[in-house]
Amino acid sequence: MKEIRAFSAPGKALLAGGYLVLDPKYESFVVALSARMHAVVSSSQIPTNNRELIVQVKSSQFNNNEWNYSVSKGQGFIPKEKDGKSNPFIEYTISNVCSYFFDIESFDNHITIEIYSDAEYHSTENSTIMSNKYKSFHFHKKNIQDVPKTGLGSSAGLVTVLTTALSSVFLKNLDVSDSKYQHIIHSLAQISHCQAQGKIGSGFDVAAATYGSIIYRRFPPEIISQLPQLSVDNVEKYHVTLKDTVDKCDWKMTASPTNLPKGFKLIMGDVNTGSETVKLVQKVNKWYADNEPQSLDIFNCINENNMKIIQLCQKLDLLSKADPLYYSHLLESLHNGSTDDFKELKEFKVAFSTIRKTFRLITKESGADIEPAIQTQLLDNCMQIDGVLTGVVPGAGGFDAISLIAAETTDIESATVGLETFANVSWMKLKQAECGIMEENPQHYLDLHVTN
Ligand SMILES: Nc1ncnc2c1ncn2[C@@H]1O[C@H](COP(=O)(O)OP(=O)(O)OP(=O)(O)O)[C@@H](O)[C@H]1O
Ligand SMILES: C[C@@](O)(CCOP(=O)(O)O)CC(=O)O
Repeated sequence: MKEIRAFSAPGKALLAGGYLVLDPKYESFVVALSARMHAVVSSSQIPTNNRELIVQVKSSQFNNNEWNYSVSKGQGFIPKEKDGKSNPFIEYTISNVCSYFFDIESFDNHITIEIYSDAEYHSTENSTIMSNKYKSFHFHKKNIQDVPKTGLGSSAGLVTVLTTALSSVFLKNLDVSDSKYQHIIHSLAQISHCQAQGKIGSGFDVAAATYGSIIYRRFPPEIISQLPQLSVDNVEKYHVTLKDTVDKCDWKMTASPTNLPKGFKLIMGDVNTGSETVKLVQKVNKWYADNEPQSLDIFNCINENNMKIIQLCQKLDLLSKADPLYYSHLLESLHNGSTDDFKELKEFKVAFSTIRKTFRLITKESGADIEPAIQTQLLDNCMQIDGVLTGVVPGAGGFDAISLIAAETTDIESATVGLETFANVSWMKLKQAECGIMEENPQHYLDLHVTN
């Protein structure tokens, strides 16, 4: 009998903690976003002579892209694509999930996974909308690698949701709301994502895809770098080390659930030019090494303000419950220009403006365009908009995007329509996600039809 299940995982914005999050000594503030990556998985058992798996991954939104893999222990769990096509994010995910679960006695060996990604992950130019009563997706004429990204972490979402979908074939009772399974999904997804990227980043994107909005402290990179290379000759060794890494190892990380305070929302503006994170990180690392110990003082100053933001979010949320009247005045102040009358809001703004000032200093000294002049101007203009409290360049910064924190009642579209100053920004239809990885109803992906 054919089993069908569906899952989805959110995108991310790193609001506080860019660069510092690469070091396990600092914590960061990651907001999970309502743009989600989805996987619908169906599986069945077909008769074979060996324990070979057939895994078909379809991403029909992108020029009907699909990858058809055969995977077996004999091939070292290295997937072989029928036509030699490659997608490292899919391949490393298949390898790790299969290697982790391969001692399970019986499992479905014919697996089909359909991937869907919400509109905000990619430029929607020249796309066709296909929808049903429940979902709506953009379909492109180009292959996945040729459609411009917006930087919401499509590969992290893909790897996390694919890890979950594949794991559900081996673990029929997989429950994504259970922390035991979340840990397995998170660990396998972090490992696969790092291997596919060819580097060990901080992993905040995979953590948000799994756990939702979080205060995040990264795992030590050695947890992943100590894994042997997966090859035909060391299948057993890889399996044992992988099992130990996922099941026994202390990842020494933090992913505590958090939220923007009640009555506030995150606004994301896509600036449509793009930056290269790897180059920015290299420049910042060089600047840091060349300027010690002052660079440490600068990072510590950013960190103090990051922590302040995390604490203020918690404080404001408590205040909304403890003193609703004061809190409603505080929210109103965002619309009547009196935010400085509320010390929590004043401190919030000061923390962000100090971080921005410090990022501008690093920009000047390192040559890494974290907050380039054009973004400074844009953010300063945004802060004049009715309802907007503050703003920042998220993640690595650069020319990609801006994030604003504003009253829930802010109508950014109307406030900026037709204004030359905001001509280069497209406001993304996004809000904070309600949760990390979640189970979806597979019926909700059926009968998608053209609607534009
Ligand atoms: N819907 C999808 N279907 C298949 N593969 C996908 C899909 N979305 C992303 N990918 C894979 O992820 C790759 C993009 O990953 P990359 O890490 O470069 O971008 P990103 O995660 O969106 O960016 P950022 O980390 O800056 O937010 C694509 O080239 C493709 O291999
Ligand atoms: C610079 C860095 O700290 C953040 C990159 O964030 P983003 O990809 O720009 O959202 C790198 C990382 O954390 O892996």
